[in-house]
Amino acid sequence: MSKSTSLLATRNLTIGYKSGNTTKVISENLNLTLEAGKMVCLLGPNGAGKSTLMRSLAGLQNVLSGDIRIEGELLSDLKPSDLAKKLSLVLTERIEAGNLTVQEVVTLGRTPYTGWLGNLSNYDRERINLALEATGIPEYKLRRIHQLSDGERQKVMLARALAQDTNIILLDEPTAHLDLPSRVEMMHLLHNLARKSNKAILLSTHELDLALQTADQLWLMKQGGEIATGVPEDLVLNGAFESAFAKKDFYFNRSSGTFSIQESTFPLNISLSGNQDLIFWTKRALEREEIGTLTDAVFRYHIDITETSSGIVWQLKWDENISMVTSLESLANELRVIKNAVTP
Ligand SMILES: Nc1ncnc2c1ncn2[C@@H]1O[C@H](COP(=O)(O)OP(=O)(O)OP(=O)(O)O)[C@@H](O)[C@H]1O
Repeated sequence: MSKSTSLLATRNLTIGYKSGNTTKVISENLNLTLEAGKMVCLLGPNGAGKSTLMRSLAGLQNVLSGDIRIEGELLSDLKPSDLAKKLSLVLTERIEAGNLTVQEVVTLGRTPYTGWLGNLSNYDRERINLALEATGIPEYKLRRIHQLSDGERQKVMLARALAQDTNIILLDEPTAHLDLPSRVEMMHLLHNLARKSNKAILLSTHELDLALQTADQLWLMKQGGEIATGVPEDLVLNGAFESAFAKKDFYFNRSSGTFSIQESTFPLNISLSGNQDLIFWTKRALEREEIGTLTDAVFRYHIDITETSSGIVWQLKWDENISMVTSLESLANELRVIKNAVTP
């Protein structure tokens, strides 16, 4: 078995803000490691301290105590020019790149090696082309940054970080402005990059479901700064995932991997049978109507869902009654009437 290589490690790290005599601790006593070849997602509710941690790890913000080691060296001992060869940071803020072309922005990633006025070597050009290819944007090379969509610009910033050729890449909410297919694409791209180039990638995100699917490890930051780490599935099964996002009347559904409104608060509960896809979407539609659903019981109100050659049929049975509908819209309309009748 190959031994994991730790590229970034914190020891008894406390992060936060100091202003005059007041100190605001965001998170304390952190012992975290980022390993080569792994993509780690940093998740947590708003205000938990994800950006503070990212900025601290990237050396943009002083830590309150403890230390951060980058490839074995203390971050505080590294000169900015040396750090830039080891760690790159991609921020979400809109990039003010003026009238620069994609190629020019990606070329800036080589600055730690060439200096501001440095000439590009063949090796530099090779790294720039590889970065453009890895992010799927070589055809945008000559386009100006302001002519790109937010998603395309996000890829350019990732390409610039790749051109910087560091073993560690930190990204603050890299999927923030992207549509769903681009979010999925970005997460898979980052995961593949970590695997293929043996880089350590840490990204903060609010994409819980995508992080659960693609991250090798999660860092779950609770309100108050405590961090639970581990493989996503372990954190789901041991309850850490749910407790990091604990909110009144919300619960985490372990079978679908999604958060829902607490079933016990629903005025009407219905049992469902049918295949899993049909149940999944029916559940979603009914929960929006505040109708709870269960699949491992038969309630007074029961829906059997079947897919026939002419479409999907929802058969609703209660007492001696049977009703059949062919869309979730019609089902919701029927159930709304029943719900109003049973709600005191
Ligand atoms: N410069 C600052 N001085 C003092 N407190 C700050 C400063 N910047 C942020 N904070 C506070 O630190 C806490 C953590 O903020 P941070 O931006 O790190 O959270 P986050 O998890 O990234 O949030 P979000 O998901 O909303 O982006 C918040 O309470 C915030 O108000």
